[in-house]
Amino acid sequence: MQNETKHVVQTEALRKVFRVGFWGRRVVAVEGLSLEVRKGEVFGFLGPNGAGKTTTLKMLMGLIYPTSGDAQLFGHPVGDPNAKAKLGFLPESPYFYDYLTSREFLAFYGHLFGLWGATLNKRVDELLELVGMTHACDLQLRKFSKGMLQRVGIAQALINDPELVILDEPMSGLDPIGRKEVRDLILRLKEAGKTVMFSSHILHDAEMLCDRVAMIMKGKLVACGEVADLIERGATQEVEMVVDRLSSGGIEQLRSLATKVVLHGERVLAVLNAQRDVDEALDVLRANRAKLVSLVPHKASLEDLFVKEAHRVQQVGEVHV
Ligand SMILES: Nc1ncnc2c1ncn2[C@@H]1O[C@H](COP(=O)(O)OP(=O)(O)OP(=O)(O)O)[C@@H](O)[C@H]1O
Repeated sequence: MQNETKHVVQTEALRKVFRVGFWGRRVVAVEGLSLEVRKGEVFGFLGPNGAGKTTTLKMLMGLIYPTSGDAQLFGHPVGDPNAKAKLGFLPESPYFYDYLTSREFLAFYGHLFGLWGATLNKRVDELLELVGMTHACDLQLRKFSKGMLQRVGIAQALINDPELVILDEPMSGLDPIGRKEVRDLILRLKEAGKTVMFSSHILHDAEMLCDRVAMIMKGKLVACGEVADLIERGATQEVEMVVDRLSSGGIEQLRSLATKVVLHGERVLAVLNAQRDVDEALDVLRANRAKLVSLVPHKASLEDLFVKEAHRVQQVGEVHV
């Protein structure tokens, strides 16, 4: 697994089993997880609640130990000081010392990395600037909004100028403006040559940001690859047809062709699956002298694949890539 240049993160058959309760019931949080994060990419680690994202990231951070399997950062075992020195981390629920200002907070973390004096001050100023918090640098953190705190949290993760930044749910709980600010920040990190791995269940954000994504469900990898390829894989051939002035007989004919028909007064919305069904539906409209308002192919998104896989996992109870 030595591949310093290409793979910044590499896991092989990573597994984590928790023991819970008095009887030590086993909870398999992560199962057989093998994936790679490449240098310089923004990598989205996606999955529904309880899928095993935080557990995986904690294993990569060396905060908990895998039950079995292997994980390496920069070709070093997790926990190796050489890897840790190049690593920055934002946990899912970071703890902020309320009565510190953002400048003091960052200085505190800078001290932990051995930064002092003018070097530390310069680094803190740069980071406050990067996350757009210079104006609030002397404000106590208890007066910050969630979005401002998240930006300071990201600045904290960058204090040691890491090559790899791991962010656990960085957009969670933010309003659309806060989410955009964090997205822009992640893109700035990429531009600066950093590798960013972040977990999220907000697929839209991942779609806009990521070079590649991995999806996990019930602890197992269900998909991994470039965003465009995965969107293609999840794409349906659905077409949405909107029609006016269709007779009740025509509506019945449309029902037999469409996967879904919704009526809004005079207007009919039908979802059709195959090109053949679309052609037949158009024949129905012509025969009924109805008015076609629109015919729009469904725009595929990561959500389609997510929903497809979630369905499959539910039905099969087992997941395979
Ligand atoms: N310390 C723990 N002890 C016991 N079970 C745990 C522990 N941590 C996590 N789990 C269980 O492991 C599974 C995966 O949890 P994890 O927090 O990794 O999921 P997640 O994908 O990060 O979810 P979320 O998006 O809700 O944070 C869940 O079933 C969770 O209850």
